[in-house]
Amino acid sequence: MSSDRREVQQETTTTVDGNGSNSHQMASSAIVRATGATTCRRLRINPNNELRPDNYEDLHLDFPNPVYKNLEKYLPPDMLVSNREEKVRFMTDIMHSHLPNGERSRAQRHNDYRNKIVSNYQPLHRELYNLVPILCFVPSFLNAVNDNTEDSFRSIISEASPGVFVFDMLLPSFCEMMLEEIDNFEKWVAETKFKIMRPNTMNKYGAVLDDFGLDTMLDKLMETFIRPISKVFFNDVGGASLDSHHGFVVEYSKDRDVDLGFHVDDSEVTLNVCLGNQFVGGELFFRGTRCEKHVNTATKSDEIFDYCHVPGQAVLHRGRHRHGARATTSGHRVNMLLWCRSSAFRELKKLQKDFSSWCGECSSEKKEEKARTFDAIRKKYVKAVRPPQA
Ligand SMILES: O=C(O)CCC(=O)C(=O)O
Ligand SMILES: [Fe+2]
Repeated sequence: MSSDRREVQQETTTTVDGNGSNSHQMASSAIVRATGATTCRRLRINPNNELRPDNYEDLHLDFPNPVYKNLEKYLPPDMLVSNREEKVRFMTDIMHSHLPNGERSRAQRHNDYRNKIVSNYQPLHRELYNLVPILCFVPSFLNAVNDNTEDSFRSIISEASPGVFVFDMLLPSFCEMMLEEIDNFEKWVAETKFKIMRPNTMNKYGAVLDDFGLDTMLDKLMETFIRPISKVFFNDVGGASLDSHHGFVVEYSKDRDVDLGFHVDDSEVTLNVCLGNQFVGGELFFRGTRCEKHVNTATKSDEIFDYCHVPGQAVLHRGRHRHGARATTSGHRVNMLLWCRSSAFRELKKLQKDFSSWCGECSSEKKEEKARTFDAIRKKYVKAVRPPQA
């Protein structure tokens, strides 16, 4: 079925949910609850903002590294002199104890699953597992991020359509290494008959990069490279406070997934980079950004945008930007995706109803409301100044 027909037939937009992603989402909300229960756990009530948190990313973690970094500010003073392993154990116990039963065992199962993979799978390119910027990125991208100004980002990024940012990002040699690593992983999966979880509810092929050891590298990618850019272009959806991610690859060809239906991502900001190979088709189609309430409202003509993938080139968009991928009609296409989330934005969102800064429909409703108010005032004013009839 072509994605065109799918978009029309399938009138509703699907929210794609990542398998491993839920544990991250849960971890982000757990920190709120954990810090709320500070007194009984001997955590501080107020954060110690003077503290320079330890770096935990080289340790084996049940929750994302940024969660530990944030929670460390609440550790009691006697705990701060402990070594990193003890602090991690203490914080992990707190977070697990605040998860509802079902979630706790889910998180535990997912953790066991990851441990099993990481302790058995032999990586092909170990250099991929620790982000070395000059081995990954094209010089223009590196320079722009080093400068870290809106001007420097604008000099390399083009806004192909409102809210869709495109830029050259990955070196061909890095793409090649990633493709080989994914191949190697898939081979290991086939040989060992290991049952892996697929990236999300809509992809039957592809792999979760976080599950086979690339989580630390992707943390760095988000914190050092994607968050500064998102702070400039997606501040209205928590771009400055991205603190967890779900990283995966999707694969398309005649004998794998062919296309991807119309959906929104479970992310605030999505990075989508094409790794290659030779392929025809596979264009991304965008149809405007919507909040939950308006996700199935009609597309306006200026929201229609199609993008052709180019190996090494990245597309950055809000997770709520409705999109899908057309059929890859020949060859093999592999893309790397990083769904970046902000726990702070998700908490704030629960208290809000108006998302007119990024939802196309909220924005139209607000404009119409303004026009109606203006019209009512104008009518009242005209009536008031009209001279009495003779
Ligand atoms: O195939 C693509 O490039 C799009 C993938 C995507 O949108 C997703 O996995 O959420
Ligand atoms: Fe998507």
